[in-house]
Amino acid sequence: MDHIDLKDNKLTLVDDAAYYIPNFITEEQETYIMDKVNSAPKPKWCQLKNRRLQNWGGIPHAKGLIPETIPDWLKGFVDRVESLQVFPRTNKPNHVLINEYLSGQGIMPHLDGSLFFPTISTINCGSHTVLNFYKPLKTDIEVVSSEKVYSLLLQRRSLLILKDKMYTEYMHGIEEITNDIIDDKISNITFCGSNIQNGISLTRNKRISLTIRNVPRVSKLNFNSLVIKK
Ligand SMILES: O=C(O)CCC(=O)C(=O)O
Ligand SMILES: [Fe+2]
Repeated sequence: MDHIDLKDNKLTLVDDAAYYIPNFITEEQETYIMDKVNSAPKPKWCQLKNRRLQNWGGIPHAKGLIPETIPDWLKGFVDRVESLQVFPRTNKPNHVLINEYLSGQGIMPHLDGSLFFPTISTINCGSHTVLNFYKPLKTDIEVVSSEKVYSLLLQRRSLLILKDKMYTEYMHGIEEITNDIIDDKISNITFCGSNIQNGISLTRNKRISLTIRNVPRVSKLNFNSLVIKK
């Protein structure tokens, strides 16, 4: 893909700020990513109740990230996202979380929180999904419930960028369903191409997402340079 002007990809129907770039990667790159993810060694996977994940670049902790080198096959995609300049120079992406969802799997509404710099970029592979945004209803003591306010259709090969209030204020989540009915509540529908029309139903397949972001707190310990002395 040639030069991307983010201004052209800013979503105007949601709060600040979200950017959606269809076909950010090619079909060949999508297959390449999925092959690499699928062939990762078994211990690289972390199995959760309703999805599997891989951490690349280290595991984020409150005390800091113990950095691990991001392998070249993945670093190329991190560099391409970095070149869009959505991350400040002081907070370049240094971590990739890979999530795998089978059809019908999802993720509960949540905030990504303070471990990360408040900008995330997600490359979508294998299947579309619908990412919902919820406005937390806060009382003085707790978050009581949340109301769905936006939905975005994330197509295969697209890139999504969320920052500012879309990161800090709105929770995001994916419903545990196998089909998505597209309606005019999808805030990025005008970016999705002429096949995506009001009323159609899209069946989910296995989806792999790459969430590329910055963990500001990095420990001086470098996992790759830890040497076990005999
Ligand atoms: O798969 C996605 O696009 C969302 C993943 C996510 O929200 C997370 O891992 O925190
Ligand atoms: Fe998240």
